[in-house]
Amino acid sequence: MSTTTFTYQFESQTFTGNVSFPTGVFIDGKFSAGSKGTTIDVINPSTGKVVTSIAEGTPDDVNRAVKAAKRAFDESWGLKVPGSQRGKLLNKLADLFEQHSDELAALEALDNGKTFNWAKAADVAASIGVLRYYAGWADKIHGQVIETHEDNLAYTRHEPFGVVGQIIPWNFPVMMVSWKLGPALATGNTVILKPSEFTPLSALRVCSLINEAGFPPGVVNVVVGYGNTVGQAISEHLGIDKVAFTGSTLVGRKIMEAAAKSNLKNVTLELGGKSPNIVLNDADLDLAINWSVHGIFWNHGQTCCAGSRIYVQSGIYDEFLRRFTEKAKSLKLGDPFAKDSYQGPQVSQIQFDRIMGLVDAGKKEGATVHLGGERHGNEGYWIQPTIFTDTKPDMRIVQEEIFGPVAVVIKFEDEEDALRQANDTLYGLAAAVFTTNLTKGIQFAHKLQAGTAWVNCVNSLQPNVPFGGYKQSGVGRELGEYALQNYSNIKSVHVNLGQVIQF
Ligand SMILES: NC(=O)C1=CN([C@@H]2O[C@H](COP(=O)(O)OP(=O)(O)OC[C@H]3O[C@@H](n4cnc5c(N)ncnc54)[C@H](O)[C@@H]3O)[C@@H](O)[C@H]2O)C=CC1
Ligand code: BAL
Repeated sequence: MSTTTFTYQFESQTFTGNVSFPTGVFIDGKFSAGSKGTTIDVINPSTGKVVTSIAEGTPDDVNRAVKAAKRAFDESWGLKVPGSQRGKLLNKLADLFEQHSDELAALEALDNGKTFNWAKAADVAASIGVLRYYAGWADKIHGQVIETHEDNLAYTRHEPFGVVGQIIPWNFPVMMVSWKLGPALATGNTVILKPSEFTPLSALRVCSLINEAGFPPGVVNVVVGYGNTVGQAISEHLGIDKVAFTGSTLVGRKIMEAAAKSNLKNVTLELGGKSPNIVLNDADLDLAINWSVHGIFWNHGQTCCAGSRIYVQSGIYDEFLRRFTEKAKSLKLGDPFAKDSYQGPQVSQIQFDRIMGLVDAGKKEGATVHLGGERHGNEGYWIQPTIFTDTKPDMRIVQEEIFGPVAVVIKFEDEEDALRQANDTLYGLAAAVFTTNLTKGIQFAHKLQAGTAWVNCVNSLQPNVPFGGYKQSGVGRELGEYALQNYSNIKSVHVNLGQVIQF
């Protein structure tokens, strides 16, 4: 099979237009069929029907991509290219994202099922911000001169690793492209990116934008394929010096194991979460309810930092639950391309089954289904916004990441007890507290065991603020200046200015 072109006519309330771009494995600036000539079906989760088929990448394609990335690193990228030039290209890529933001948002809505409006306003807009942020860093990467003694000049250099592998999930397809490419390219690495097999369209569209921006061939290579083939090949490849992953804790563990068993490549992981959201008696209720609804139902609950465990203090519990439920009921489930839709379908049959399995577990374990708990509609992968009450701390729905529109609302009396329950999880990605007492809010933020603590908001992610997990939610930080460390090797240089060694 040779390179194919994906063509689709969108006609909807939010986007109308013809989108057409080449697909295939993208290696050395060119598209081609995968080495086996096989394909992967891309499904529209709103209907469960096939939208198109794209080339399936293979471990042989990963080998080819590594060769191209290594050559690009040695000849036309890395420290061969001034940071200002790397920044210029990243800015150009951001401009192209902006120019094509409708198209990128439409592709997200098509194969992920998120709404066009949110995809454009949040995912694509945030991606542009992240690319611009790292473009700004590209010529500001520097080490330190370290004073030792008069006869020694000691300094550090922040050097790129070389070829880095990046494996990303399906919940924020284009945003994860930007989180991964931004810091890796700013610091001078070349990349093999593996998008999720469920949501490859926006990443494949980005490949043409990479060429248009003027990145030398081989700097960015994109191989769509399955986790146990392409993902595994990246994790264990001897020619790859670092792997960055976003996805489940289960797969994060496998990646770390493969890295350890191969070349001990540097590993960063952004994994799952079961984030607590604590609402105190003195909270501004309107604010707390709106943010809490957004915290769990935005992106259909498929957010690693979703506020899925909502702890509400007894004095406001009844009113919170009543108004939280009303708000959840008012969320419009519908066509991701409709103007007023808030929630679309879950991404895949697998995720639908996984979420409904956990909902059933909640029912069987004796929790009360306060709202929802059933599928929505007759086709595709839609699930009603669901609220459980009367839970117990050891129930699966309280402990496990559901990654769907399912909240557990838990009453508490005592603040110390809320804190203890909030921290009673193997995860530590994010946590939130709602209170009008800012001193108390900050005290909670300091005691919550999470990489991000929000006071009076949730899901706030900024390009210049680091994000990542405590405990089994991850290793390393993305975003902000800290993410540059994920992609830099630090070299210490000592220059002897006259010290003589005597024997
Ligand atoms: N932290 C986050 O943002 C995400 C968390 N998840 C969690 O993971 C659960 C399962 O979702 P999945 O799609 O199965 O996530 P996953 O962790 O399997 O998939 C994420 C990426 O890893 C790749 N992958 C899978 N197996 C691999 C392997 N052995 N080696 C290397 N790469 C591999 C996949 O192809 C995909 O590109 C969700 O229900 C959710 O709880 C899923 C996606 C994103
Ligand atoms: N994985 C990055 C953002 C999120 O899922 O919340």
